[in-house]
Amino acid sequence: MEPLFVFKFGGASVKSAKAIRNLADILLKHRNRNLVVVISAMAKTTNALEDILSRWFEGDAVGMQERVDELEKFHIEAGLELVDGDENHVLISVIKLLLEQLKSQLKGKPHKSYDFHYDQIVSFGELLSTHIVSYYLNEIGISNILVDARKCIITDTTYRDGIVDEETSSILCQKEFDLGKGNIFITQGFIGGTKVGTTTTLGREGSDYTAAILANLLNAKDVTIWKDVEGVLNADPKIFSNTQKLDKISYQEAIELAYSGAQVIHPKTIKPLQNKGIPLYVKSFINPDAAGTVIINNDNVGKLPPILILKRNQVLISLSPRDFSFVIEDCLSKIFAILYKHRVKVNMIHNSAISFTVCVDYDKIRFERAQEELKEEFSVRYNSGLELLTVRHYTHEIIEEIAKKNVIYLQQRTRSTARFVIDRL
Ligand SMILES: Nc1ncnc2c1ncn2[C@@H]1O[C@H](COP(=O)(O)OP(=O)(O)O)[C@@H](O)[C@H]1O
Ligand SMILES: N[C@@H](CC(=O)OP(=O)(O)O)C(=O)O
Repeated sequence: MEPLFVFKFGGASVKSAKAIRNLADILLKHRNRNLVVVISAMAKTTNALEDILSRWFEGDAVGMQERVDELEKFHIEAGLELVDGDENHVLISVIKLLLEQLKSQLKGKPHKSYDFHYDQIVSFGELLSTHIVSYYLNEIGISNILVDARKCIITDTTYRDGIVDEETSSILCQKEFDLGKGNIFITQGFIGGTKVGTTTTLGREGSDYTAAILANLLNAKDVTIWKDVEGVLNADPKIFSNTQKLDKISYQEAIELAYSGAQVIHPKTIKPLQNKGIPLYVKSFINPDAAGTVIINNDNVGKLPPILILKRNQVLISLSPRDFSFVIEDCLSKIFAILYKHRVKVNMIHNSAISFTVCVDYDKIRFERAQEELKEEFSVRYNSGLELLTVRHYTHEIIEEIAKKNVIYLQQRTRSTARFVIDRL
């Protein structure tokens, strides 16, 4: 049996008709391979859909309609550019049909939880992009099969953070990605479905994770995620200057980077690959022939330079029991149960005798819900708008520099990693 490869194209690589043409050029070079191609929503679409959803919940019908119109215009214009302005092309009808489905979901008032509606609405980003790419590729002679991820990436009902049922998904994926039917498959990243047919999502930026899950379930030879950077760098080039590309890193290092917030890889991506020893390539869709970075099962990848990861939008919460009791195990387990229940993502913790400090990602809805419940037993204080800076393989010069340029709220150091919750001066 010929090997199978998984490609993942993120929002930046499908951000416009021009970008989709570039994606097609890359696929053209690999068209004889068995390929599963995972695609995210066109750039900024997920944010736009989140905005539409918020307005729907707030009852801002006018604002919501304006945003829906913008989304419609954006996708139809991109579609038209790909089919030489042919308004009657099936590609345009398909976009219109999906947009009608989206609009019908937004009729009336929300009747279920925010998280449930989030997944039903926000998933349209990936549905639109994959239909556009699939129909366009067929149009230019790259025949492909469009697989609906909702039918084979089966999750539980944790809306916005679906947990994948690997056993059921494995059986369904073998069926959907049937190499007897064709060799190029297009599918959505980020989205899945429950056993009862409702749509779920796997967490923001979850398309990398979809690619990894599919690679694991289908025993792929390797995975390539195509980015607007030349590979994994030692810092985000949008924030830091003089970055350098890392040619090769271990799964362990990649997990540390992703977990600390390096946007280039989603934190859940590595485990499914590591479990089966599947290499992950991070390559540039702008310069597709360049080597990129390979992430492999190897602890011996040589000495790495200092790697900086900045995670924005952090809240540092300080909790003290209202009865002044010590912060010990039962109290800690209560705190974590509440944070877990509301899916608040914890990044760093620190405790003293009577207070517990936790640095978390700020998500308005989740944070407010958790705060409300925490207040029943704890006095809660917090600082928002902070940043979490992680330095892997740090040097003393770097640490001094950070101390000079920032107010440090909390810091922790191990032999390989230093972490700071900061506010920039
Ligand atoms: N260590 C890093 N190496 C490379 N890129 C990084 C790193 N940390 C953050 N990034 C950012 O990740 C971006 C690519 O990831 P992302 O925006 O999620 O891509 P996509 O949505 O297209 O998959 C880059 O444009 C870069 O700004
Ligand atoms: N579209 C989703 C999923 C995703 O992974 O996107 P990207 O590959 O562009 O990071 C998001 O923006 O969260």
